[in-house]
Amino acid sequence: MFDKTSWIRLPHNVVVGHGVLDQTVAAVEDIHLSGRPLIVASPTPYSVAGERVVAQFEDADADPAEVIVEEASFEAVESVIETARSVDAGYLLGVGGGKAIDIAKMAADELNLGFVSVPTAASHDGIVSGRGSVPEGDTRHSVASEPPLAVVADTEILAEAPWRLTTAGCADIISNYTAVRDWQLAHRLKNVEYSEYAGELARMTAEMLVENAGSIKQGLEESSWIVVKALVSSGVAMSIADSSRPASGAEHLFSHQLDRIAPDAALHGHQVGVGSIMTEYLHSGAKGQWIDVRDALASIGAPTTADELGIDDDTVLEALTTAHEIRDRYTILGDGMSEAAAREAATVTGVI
Ligand SMILES: NC(=O)C1=CN([C@@H]2O[C@H](COP(=O)(O)OP(=O)(O)OC[C@H]3O[C@@H](n4cnc5c(N)ncnc54)[C@H](O)[C@@H]3O)[C@@H](O)[C@H]2O)C=CC1
Ligand SMILES: O=C(CO)COP(=O)(O)O
Ligand SMILES: [Zn+2]
Repeated sequence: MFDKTSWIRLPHNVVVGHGVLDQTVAAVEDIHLSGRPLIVASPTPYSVAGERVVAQFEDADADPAEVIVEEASFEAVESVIETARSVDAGYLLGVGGGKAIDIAKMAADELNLGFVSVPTAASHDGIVSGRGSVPEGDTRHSVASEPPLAVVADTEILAEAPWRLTTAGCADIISNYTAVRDWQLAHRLKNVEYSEYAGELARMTAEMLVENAGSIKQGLEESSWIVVKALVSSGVAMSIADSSRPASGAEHLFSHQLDRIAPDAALHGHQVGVGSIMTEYLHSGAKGQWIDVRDALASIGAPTTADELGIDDDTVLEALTTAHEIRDRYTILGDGMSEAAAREAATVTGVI
């Protein structure tokens, strides 16, 4: 008997373009969100966009409340939940990079309230996804969360953000190549459920970004447009899969482990990009496509070496050899790499 079921939860409104921040209230009214909005932002994004969002809701007599968050942690999610309860929030808006958006998303899920995503950087593909990702102790939790009901991505703001944030977003997309390979491997070896649609969408998104790499240039607002569209597409792939599998494989395990060993050394996207070079080597060998991954990253100006990430060789080796421990997700790392094999992979690919 056929007994499969699936829920694909996607945003109603994805508003992207020049100056669309000023349409935040309209995007919210269009989907009939009601009650008091709570704006959740980290400090810089608050001054870059949050203040304007608050002013817009004030002009609309919506009585907005606000809370500033610093780090992606369960404590931060808890404090947003408390604030939301104390101000009797009707829905939450996450304004910022991946961390502020994840915190607001997870708090909204816990509160059973609507969530709106207002990215100020094209730095990660959690903008649209129904996943929240925060570290806890020695592990990383990627939890099913309330996906955004609306997304407001103003390319003027994204283009004015530091360029490295945009190259990090590109690298997070390029890492889909290895993430999908890991997912397929887990399907073949461990019978993990695989979605052709989600896998193909994630892979095709990476391919289109690489094909457009020549148009992704600092100072061009069109670059932010290209990158944010790819980030949306990758987030949709995660929603279709109801898992971060289409966009997160061993390269993400490596990055999550770096976050523990060398906190704040580099951006998420940059770490997964370098991880991808090495895990592609593990998938396809010395003459394999790791060279294409490295060249794609280099062409948009994303880091390709440990030096460029600002970490030392031993940190790379420690992260590679322990990455498999961070969560129960089967990848090309299997049950762990030996130090000699990790050194070989990192050296052949020029990462160390
Ligand atoms: N939930 C999901 O599906 C996904 C979650 N993530 C998570 O997202 C996080 C990474 O996101 P990032 O954005 O790289 O880190 P982040 O949120 O820490 O932002 C990086 C820095 O950029 C600053 N920033 C943001 N917009 C700015 C602007 N317009 N001008 C100046 N500075 C600005 C922030 O204040 C912060 O200091 C990680 O925790 C990662 O696990 C990443 C991908 C997918
Ligand atoms: O970063 C992500 C996808 O790009 C989310 O994946 P995780 O589930 O590994 O946090
Ligand atoms: Zn990522």
